[in-house]
Amino acid sequence: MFKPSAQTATWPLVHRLFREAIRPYLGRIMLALAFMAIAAACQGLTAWLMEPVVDDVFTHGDQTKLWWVAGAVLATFFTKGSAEFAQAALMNHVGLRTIADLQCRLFAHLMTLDVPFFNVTSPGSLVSRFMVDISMMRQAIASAITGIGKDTLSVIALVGVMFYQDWILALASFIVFPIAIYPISRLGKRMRKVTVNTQEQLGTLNMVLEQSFHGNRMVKSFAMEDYETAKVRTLTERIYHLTQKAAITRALSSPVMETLGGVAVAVVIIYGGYRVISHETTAGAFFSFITALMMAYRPLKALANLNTTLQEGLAGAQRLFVLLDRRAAIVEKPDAVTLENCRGDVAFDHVAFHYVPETPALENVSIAIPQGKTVALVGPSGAGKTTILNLIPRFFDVTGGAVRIDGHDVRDLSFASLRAAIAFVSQDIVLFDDTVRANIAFGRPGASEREIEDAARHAGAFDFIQALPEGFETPVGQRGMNLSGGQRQRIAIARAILKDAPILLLDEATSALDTESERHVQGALEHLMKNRTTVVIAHRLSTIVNADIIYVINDGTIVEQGSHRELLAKGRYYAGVYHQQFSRQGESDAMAAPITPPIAPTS
Ligand SMILES: Nc1ncnc2c1ncn2[C@@H]1O[C@H](COP(=O)(O)OP(=O)(O)OP(=O)(O)O)[C@@H](O)[C@H]1O
Repeated sequence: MFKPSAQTATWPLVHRLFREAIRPYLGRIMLALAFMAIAAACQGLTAWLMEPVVDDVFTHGDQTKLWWVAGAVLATFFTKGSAEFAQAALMNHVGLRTIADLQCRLFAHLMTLDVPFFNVTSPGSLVSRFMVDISMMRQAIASAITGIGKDTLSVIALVGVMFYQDWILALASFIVFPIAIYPISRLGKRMRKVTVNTQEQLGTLNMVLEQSFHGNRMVKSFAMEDYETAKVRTLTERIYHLTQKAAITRALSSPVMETLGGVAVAVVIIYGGYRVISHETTAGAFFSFITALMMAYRPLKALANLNTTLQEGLAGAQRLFVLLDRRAAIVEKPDAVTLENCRGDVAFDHVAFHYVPETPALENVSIAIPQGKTVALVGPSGAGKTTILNLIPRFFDVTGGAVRIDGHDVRDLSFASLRAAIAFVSQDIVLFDDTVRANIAFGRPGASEREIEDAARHAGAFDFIQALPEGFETPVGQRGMNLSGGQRQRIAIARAILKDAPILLLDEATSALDTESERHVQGALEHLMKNRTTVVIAHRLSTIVNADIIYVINDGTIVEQGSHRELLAKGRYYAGVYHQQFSRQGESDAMAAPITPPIAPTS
């Protein structure tokens, strides 16, 4: 799990948010601000109009003014409503576009990150960046701009009216507001802390939910429903407390602002009332003043709340930027070579590798696989077979020596050309929740109908696909759950056949398939391996026997190599495994039986 960095200062975050998310929409924002200015001016006008209402209409009984003022009020309200509509439409557009841009940018960036990153980052926490953090940012961006624009402009207009009517009174009433700044900023800081915690917990909840749903069969078979429920309950409780704390923090700005507002109005009534009584000002001017003050109160309160909303959004931005700043360790060189017309010669040249420093996973591994040949890797669990496979497409980078394809160090090649030359069929088949056709065509989106069907035919999958309710258009379900294990494997093989890459990496499935499925899969694999350089983690004896060269791996090193016959003749580890597991079985059984060699002692 990665943690947000220390990049927490408000202004750098706001600045970056502006630069990266808001600036492209500056034109629309300026337009929205113009509408906000119109709306704000209308507010000021409304307050100002109270003076002629009271002084001319009520006090002096001027009937003409009555119609004139009523008309002006109507026009002011209409203009204000229209301007508010225009600014809301524009700001919504900006907010929604920013969120869509950020989501796309984040996804595209995540796609550039490497396998080690995805190994340590839970999908749930990544999903919560898209759903929770970005939507909080949208809210913050929209409220910040509207707040800063509309509310600030309204306050300026109304305060202008107040100063116009009675500047001494205006000064007196505004003395109280700076006092509000300290508690409000304290609340904002607290809000940000609570929000960061809440978002982290939401990420964990996402992860737990995903794992429980995904591993639902496991949960059921181990009767762990209560355990999982308790885990989710603890998390939701934690989130409840944090959200509650956030709501209270947000609401706390109300009593602060209400009290200060009350103080301001009371001061104005006492001092202003005294001035009207002593004829230093008119009742109309006083009424206009107090209307402006009351009207200014709402935008002022919104501005006070704005800090908390802004802090929530900044918490989201902070987490998002940490992710956007994350750089893959495995990157393409700026002058990467494009691998053209790949022959498929693969070589490991004294390769060393570790996942964790000081704990070597591979040491001094040298393997040569000439074009079109098949190399089988056998060895006990944890020996390093999958690690060897993962180094070829650069899912990880070697820590010593080199992996070469057609003589090029894989680190010198462009990702696109390197990975285009490799087809990978892993043990845990990944099917997407889409149709059979889309799953086969994954990796070659432009493939023709004919090519897809041929691939399915060669993978021994055509007949069962045709028998599915909607044939090639049948949805495979979540992770291919609508298909059997053998069917999933054949779809994955068809996908690799369609890709038609010169190098095939194959992690043979150990899951027990029935003999019928096994035969189908076996046939499909044989077709797939034909004329390709194949590196296979072999579990079936037939694969091993037919391999051009077998490498026995143990503890991250090659302990034996040679053909099946040569290794049998040597009479060492491989021969021991073979005799232990297969010699007692008839050859036909043995061809399909999985091979799981015991740990071979390194001499
Ligand atoms: N992502 C990882 N982080 C840390 N260590 C790892 C990681 N993946 C594998 N290892 C360790 O590296 C060693 C080799 O693992 P690898 O998966 O290559 O073995 P394997 O021979 O393919 O085993 P199996 O036949 O069980 O799949 C093991 O000790 C394993 O614990």
